[in-house]
Amino acid sequence: MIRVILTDIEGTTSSISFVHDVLFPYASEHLPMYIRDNYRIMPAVAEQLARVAEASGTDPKDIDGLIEVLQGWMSEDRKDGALKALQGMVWEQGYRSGELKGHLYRDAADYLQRWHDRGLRLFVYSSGSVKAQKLIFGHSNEGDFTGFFSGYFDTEVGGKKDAQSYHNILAELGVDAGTVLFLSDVEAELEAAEAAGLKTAWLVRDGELPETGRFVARDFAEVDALLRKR
Ligand SMILES: CSCCC(=O)C(=O)COP(=O)(O)O
Ligand SMILES: [Mg+2]
Repeated sequence: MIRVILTDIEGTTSSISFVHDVLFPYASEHLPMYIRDNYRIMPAVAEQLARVAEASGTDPKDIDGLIEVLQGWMSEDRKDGALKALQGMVWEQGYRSGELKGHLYRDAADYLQRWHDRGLRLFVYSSGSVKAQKLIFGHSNEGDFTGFFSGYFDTEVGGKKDAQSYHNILAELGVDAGTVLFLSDVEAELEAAEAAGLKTAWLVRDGELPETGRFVARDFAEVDALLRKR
């Protein structure tokens, strides 16, 4: 029986276009000035820049070079923990000023609330940092959803296409794999979760439905139909 829902964000609870056409351009525009203004006064910024320097082989004192590395990583949509942490800090400014509003599909908002009220425990697993996850759900077009979630996981537990990450999440939650339903729009993530024993549902919000043996849902109402059968 499913007792825990673990959900992805981009392409699952929220549109890919919101992430790629709103969040990423906002980060790309504001990150350079944010870093220049804060790397001397915010240890959290300096710490993430040190990780970028180490991963890229850039001189840690070369701030322009590090910004260039980060812009390159953003254009290739690299799921790097330091980049994601810095993006989250920049987005915080946009959400707080009201310039950004997180996108949540209506059906996702509806069923997240229903599942929470039915006693299911809800968790997020996204490549976006935990800070960024709390921001998108806390400042969404459907209101503040942070009260519905019991916890958040980002790539600090490992990459989403790596089965070990799901084992790490299970260990933190202290639950059996078969009681967890993982929702994602990316098949490789579902395969990794299944390898760790989790149940999965593949969200395919647009386009043709794939021919596959796994459970496919157009929206969260179809996921709910699956939950009621299991
Ligand atoms: C937390 S919103 C920003 C999402 C993000 O930065 C990203 O790379 C999308 O990752 P996901 O694992 O949700 O597909
Ligand atoms: Mg996704």
